[in-house]
Order: sequence, then C-alpha cells, then structure tokens
Amino acid sequence: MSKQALVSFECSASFNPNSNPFTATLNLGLHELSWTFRDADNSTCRIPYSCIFGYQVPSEAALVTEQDVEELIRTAVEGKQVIIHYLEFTVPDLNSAPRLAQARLLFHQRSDVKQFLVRAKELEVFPKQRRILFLVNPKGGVGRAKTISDTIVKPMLEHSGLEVTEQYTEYARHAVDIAHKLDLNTFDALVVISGDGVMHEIINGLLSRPDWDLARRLPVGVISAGSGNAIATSLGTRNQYVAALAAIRGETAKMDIFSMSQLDRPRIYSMLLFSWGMTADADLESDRYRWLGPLRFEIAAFVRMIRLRRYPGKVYVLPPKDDDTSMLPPTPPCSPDHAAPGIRHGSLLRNPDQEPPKSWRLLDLPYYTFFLLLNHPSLTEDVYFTNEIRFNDGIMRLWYSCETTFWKILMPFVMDQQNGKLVERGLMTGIKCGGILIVPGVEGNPDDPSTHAIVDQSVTSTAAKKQEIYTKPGFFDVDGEAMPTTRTLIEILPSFVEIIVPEWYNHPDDKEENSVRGKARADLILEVTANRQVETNKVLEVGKWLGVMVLTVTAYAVYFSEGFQIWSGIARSAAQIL
Ligand SMILES: Nc1ncnc2c1ncn2[C@@H]1O[C@H](COP(=O)(O)OP(=O)(O)OP(=O)(O)O)[C@@H](O)[C@H]1O
Repeated sequence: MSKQALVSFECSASFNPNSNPFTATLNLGLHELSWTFRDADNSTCRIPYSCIFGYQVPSEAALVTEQDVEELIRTAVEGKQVIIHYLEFTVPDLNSAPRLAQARLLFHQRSDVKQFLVRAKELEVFPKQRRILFLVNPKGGVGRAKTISDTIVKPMLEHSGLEVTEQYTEYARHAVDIAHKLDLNTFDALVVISGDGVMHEIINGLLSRPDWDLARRLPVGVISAGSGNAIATSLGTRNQYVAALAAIRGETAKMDIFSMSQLDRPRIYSMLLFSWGMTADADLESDRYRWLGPLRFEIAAFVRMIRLRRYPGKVYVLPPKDDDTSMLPPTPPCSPDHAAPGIRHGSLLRNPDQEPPKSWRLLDLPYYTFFLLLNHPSLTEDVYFTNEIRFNDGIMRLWYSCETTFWKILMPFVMDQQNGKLVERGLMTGIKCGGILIVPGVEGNPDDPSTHAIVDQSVTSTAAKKQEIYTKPGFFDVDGEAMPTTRTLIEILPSFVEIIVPEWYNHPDDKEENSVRGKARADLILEVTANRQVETNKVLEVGKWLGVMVLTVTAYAVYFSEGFQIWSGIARSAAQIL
C-alpha cells in the first residue's frame, strides 16, 4: 500500500477503453490515486488528483456534484464501474502535449463504490462544482480560439461537473464591458480563451466597477489563444490542455498588479507589463503583422532596432521600503465609498501632478531606449526575460537603458532570449522600486537648447536632432495596449487579484519524493514553470534571427525602393544597420 494511502479497495482497473483489466488494489492517498497490480509484479500506477478533470459512471448521470452525489452513488453502485478522466504527461517535456487518458475501475462490491465516492469527495479527488464563464476572442492571435475551445476545452469540460457558459467577444474591448457588467452572483470564475490583451481587459473591466473590491476576488484564468501568451507561459499553462485542466480544477493564487494614474483619466491596471521605448514600439507596431503569429514580435523588434527611437523624459523612482511618512499608503485601504475619483485604492502621491518628495530618486539618463516594468518572467511565449520575477512577490522591477548601438541591443535577444539571462548581458540596468513617476518629453521649447538641460546638459536641440532624440510622444505600452504618454504615476497593488493556476504551482514542497500532488513529475513541471530555465538553442535562435533580418530587410527594400531596384533598397537598409 502507498505510504500515504488513507483507504484501499480491491477492484479491476484498465487504462484505456480496449485494454484488459488488471486486478489491483486501489489506494486513495492525500494527493493521488494509486494502484498496486497483483498480477504484474506488484508494479504501481499513480494519478495525482491535480491531473483529474472528469468523472463518469456508466449511466447518463455522469457528474459528481454537490447536489447529485446521492444520485450518482446510487447509479454507480448499480453499475459498479467508475471512469476517471485525467491528463497524462507521457514525455518529460512540457512542450509536448499531455494525453487525455481514462482509468476504468470495476469494484467488486457495491458498498465499495459508495465508500469510494464519499472518500473521493472528502479528498477533493474530482473538480469542485463551479460556474465558469468562458470568453472566447475569435480575433486573438491567428484566430484559433474557436478551434481551441471546440477541440480541447469542450471535450475536457464534458465530464467535469462544471456549469459552463461560453460567450464570444464581438468587438475590441468587448471584454471590458462584459467584466464591468457581469453579475458576480452568477459565476465563480471567468476564463478567457485568448491572449494577454483580453486578460488585461477583464481585469480593467472588473476594477472599474463600483463594487471593485468584490469583483477583484473573482478568479480569472487564461487558455492561450493569442500571439504573446506571456501570462500563460509564465504560469506553465501555455499548453491549452494544461490550462483547461487548471481552469477545471480551479486552484487560485493572488497576483500583484500595477496601477497607472494619469491626471484626469481613469486608472489603468496592468497584470503583465508597462513599457516605453523599443519594446513598447515593437509590441504596438507588431499588430500589423498579426498573421505571423508569435514571430510578429521579432519582426517588429528588429525593425525598431534598426530605426531606434530615443525618448527623453524625467523618471523619478521611489526606492522600495521608503519610510517617508508624508506619503499615502500604496496598498488599497480605501473602501469604494471613501475613494476619491481617480484615486480608488489609495496612492503614493495625491495625484500624478504632485512633485515627488525628496526621497524619490531622479534617474540620470538623458533619454530612454528601453523602459520595461514586468510582473511575470516571460515577455512573450518566446522571450523568457528573467527568473527574478514572481507575480506575487509584491515587488516592482524596472529595467531601463539608453543603449543605441544596434549590435549591443540585438545580441542579448539572439543569444539569451529563452534562458532568463537576457537581463544579465549589460544592456539594461535593473532596479527594484516602490513607485515610479514618469514625466515624458522635453519640457519647454524643443528648439531652445536650455530646455534640454533636464535631459542632459550636453544635449542641445541641434544635437538632439542629430542623435534622433524622438521628440514625438510615442506611446506607453500597458499589457500590449497603447496608453498616451503624459505624466504617469505607476505603483504596485500587491496580491490584488485572483488568478487561476495549476495546482502544483502553489505547492513547491511537492518536489519532494512521496508528495506528488503536482503529478509524479512535479519536479519537472515546477522547474519548467515556476523557475523556467530552458537553455537557449543558440543555433536555432541565430537561424531565426537571421531569417527575421533577411525578411525584414527585404520587406523594407521593397517598401522603400519606390521604383528603384530592390537591391538598392537592401543596400540602403544594410547601410543603415551598419
Ligand atoms: N470580436 C472582436 N473583433 C475585433 N477585435 C476583438 C474582438 N474580440 C476581442 N478583440 C480585441 O482583440 C485584441 C487582441 O486580443 P488578444 O490579446 O486575445 O490577442 P493577441 O493580441 O493576439 O495576443 P497577446 O495579447 O497575447 O499578444 C484585444 O485588444 C481585443 O480588444
């Protein structure tokens, strides 16, 4: 009997519909079902509860729910057979799809079936009954959300016991309206089948409600069907079967979010990133290459590396753990009744126009080519930025740079895009902060050299032009959505929303032997998800970037050649690069 077995039954078990049943002892442990086969050298088979997404008895009444357990016990007893649906991870590689699998149990005694079902319910073997709204974005990524919903999610939901409603988004930002108006008593969770953009929209929709303090507790989840899919990748649910499993089982974790305040505008909330400079331009401009799928980011990034913009501005940073008591608390102490418009959750400054106290440090760069604030370790599904970040660590981490040399910018992306070491290449400075105030642009008349003093004493207006300092405002990028570049206060709201995670995400101790809640392979899953250290395949990465370069330069040449030979365009572009 398994070390952790709490109760055991004699039964016959088979693990696919056509295989012969084995005589086995079935053990219900704390975290897993296990079988010891008598006629197969006492070998053992295990299914962690965290991988079970459905339950069935051979009658039409197949679901275990709070309400119908009595009825199910009755029908199961008659049939003496129970079918368990679970995900089987066969290959030690999370990128390969897990398999939908079934275990069929034929109990010898009817009383055993009843006892099994009762204990299974106590031990939360099966998903708890919940009501979930699935929001499908048919325009996300390359438009595969409907297929993913029909071929992956729905078959897994069939025996889950969940009450499911599906709704398609019909226009851009429809998800904001849906989340804003949602009846919170009707659903226990909101899951999007989309990219990060729709996740951003539902969080902003929920937090824009008068009852935001209640709404923020609604668990939200994502089944990836976008282009970037950074949140799903960071959570280890990039595989849609794993994401659907997480949605069905419903484990949640608290997640920090960033709040962005601009004067006279409603606050915007970000779950993933705030960015300015190259990454923002590339992300927002990549929308025109949507048909390329995730490759759109590399193409847009490369174009922007060639035609890099430098954004001037003043950036004030509040060091973490500042004890300046003149400040308002950053966490959300205000009830909606007491919240002033625009300062719903309390704020570091009374408004973004307030001059920051002396404890805020002015960063000393003349301009910014990179400015990136991340809440998750992955920037897109192909860019694993750093393993320094956890979405619930309550810390804001900012990376910034004024680097302009093409190769110095390109190389980290080519060599360290997937191994979490991109930030270690010296391209960017990384700091922790308690709050950030950005004052973008050059103050005063851009033709007056003295106005550039705030940017850099040595940069005059003419020099600024020569160095192509970008005097146009550009855009801030908030989770892939554009935000106007005006004076902006950014702060963190720690553990502010509930996000659906795989069960093993919350159980780092499951790495230990004999504790297998996160499947027998929890160690691998944890390593790949919570601390994802995938070695970059340098040959593949260099090949991919060479492809991106050739494609971009050719497209550029065609676009700009205007009647000249394509090759003269290529030569011009090459000259620009050099
Ligand atoms: N029916 C629709 N028609 C047009 N646009 C829509 C519709 N439904 C949603 N959208 C918009 O599609 C945009 C992109 O959605 P989503 O984030 O899911 O995909 P993505 O941008 O490809 O992925 P990622 O954000 O992960 O890169 C969102 O801004 C959303 O407002």
